[in-house]
Amino acid sequence: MRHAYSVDRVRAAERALMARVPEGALMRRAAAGLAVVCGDLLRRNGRVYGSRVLLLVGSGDNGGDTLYAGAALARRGAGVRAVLTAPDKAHPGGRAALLAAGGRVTGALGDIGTVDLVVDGITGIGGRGGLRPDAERLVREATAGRAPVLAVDLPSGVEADTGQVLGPAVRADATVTFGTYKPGLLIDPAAEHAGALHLVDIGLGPELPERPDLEALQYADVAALLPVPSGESDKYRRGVVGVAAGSERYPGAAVLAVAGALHGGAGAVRYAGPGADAVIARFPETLVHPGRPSEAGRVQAWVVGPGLGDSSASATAVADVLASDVPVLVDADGLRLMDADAVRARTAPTVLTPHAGEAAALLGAARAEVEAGRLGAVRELAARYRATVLLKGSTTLVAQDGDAPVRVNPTGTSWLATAGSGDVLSGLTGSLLAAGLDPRDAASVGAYLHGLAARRSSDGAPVAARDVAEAIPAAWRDVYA
Ligand SMILES: NC(=O)C1=CN([C@@H]2O[C@H](COP(=O)(O)OP(=O)(O)OC[C@H]3O[C@@H](n4cnc5c(N)ncnc54)[C@H](OP(=O)(O)O)[C@@H]3O)[C@@H](O)[C@H]2O)[C@@H](O)CC1
Ligand SMILES: [K+]
Repeated sequence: MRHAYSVDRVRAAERALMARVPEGALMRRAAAGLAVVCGDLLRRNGRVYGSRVLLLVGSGDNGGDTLYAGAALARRGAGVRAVLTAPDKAHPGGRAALLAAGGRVTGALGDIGTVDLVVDGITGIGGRGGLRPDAERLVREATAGRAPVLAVDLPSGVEADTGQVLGPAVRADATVTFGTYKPGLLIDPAAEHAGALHLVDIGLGPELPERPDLEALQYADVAALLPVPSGESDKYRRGVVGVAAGSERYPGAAVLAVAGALHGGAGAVRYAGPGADAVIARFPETLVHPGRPSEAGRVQAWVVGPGLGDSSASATAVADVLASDVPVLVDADGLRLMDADAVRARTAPTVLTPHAGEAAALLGAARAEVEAGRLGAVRELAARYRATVLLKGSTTLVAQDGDAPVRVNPTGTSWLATAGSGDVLSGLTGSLLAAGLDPRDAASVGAYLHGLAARRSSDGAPVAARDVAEAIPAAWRDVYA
């Protein structure tokens, strides 16, 4: 599991640790780790000795880390030049160390044509509100060449706590972060600025609270959560997932949701609605019922919403499913048709799976607002609807009403922005719910497998939703291996 902590909690942990270690030790550890990654990057295209490194140095400790790392590189024979955004405020110890190691400190950028590496140490967790105009100009000019850009702790200009990007910000090829990930490194749009992530251990771990603000499942976490049938399982014990999706106008949504559901670990899929013929033609293993969900037979979880359209029968299907006493996943048209009070009144879990546009409608906000502030939006939705909310997007987030950490999905791919892929995710996640996963696990495991399936079936080319569904077993095997 990858964990991320908010700035306040990082600072509190830092204070506790500082009280136990010699002065300056943390910055030395951070700088040493940073210098190692700088060295690795330089060696990729040559060597450290004789290379040219440009440091962009702000007025806080982020600049201090950068200056000390620059000193280490200068001692190894690199030509290191630091441009200070505020010469009178730059970290005095770091500045002295760089000069003593033979590095140079300048106010002007000079020639960047020969630079091999740009290190961004303008702001870290102390930065607010996008880069200021002077810093922005410096970054624009310094990163115009071909040299890779390495950000220190965070790309300067992004919001550490929310993943928002409120103004101009550094676009890095890689980021070296200290002690723990920060939410902004894992959530778009900020995460897109960070590039490859390197975490440097500075001994902060024992000082951090047990519960992070954000967590990202890794292979092993997902493998441990996958529902695997025991020797005594039969199809009913493995769980039956009900799918209420599709309409005369959109029968394909029913087929795709069922395709996802068939691969999610439930023992059987029951389909209720007007797409029964289309479903059975494609998937004869499905139990179909052409009428309302409440008359379709017993299930352990329902998926409702994909392709329902706007008919009165669709509204009935949503109300029917919400009145059941099993976990329910509501997606797409279901999110529009559902009665908010009925959702809040449910005693069994509810999972809502909006994309940014649907989330905006549920919150009464603009879509752009949701996209810019995804973490706040998903938390707000979970609290307002007393539900588990999976907010789809380039970094899919899962939040639960209460104080559990928000989960961020690391397997997304932009190829998933394709018609019908959400229907597959709904079916898959509903199937995991029926198999007995708790709603937060079902949603985050569903998103993980779905992203992996898309990557596998895409392999760099466009994919159709059907391909994603078909690749779920391969993704499952990947995780399990
Ligand atoms: N926590 C830890 O465990 C450890 C932390 N460590 C390191 O310390 C870093 C945090 O250092 P920090 O607190 O000094 O803040 P930092 O990010 O350098 O920036 C603050 C300065 O930037 C300025 N500034 C602000 N906004 C700006 C903007 N938009 N555009 C331009 N400038 C802006 C603002 O200046 P002022 O307002 O004074 O003009 C302010 O003084 C952390 O990220 C990590 O690298 C490690 O050494 C080891 C352990
Ligand atoms: K930085």
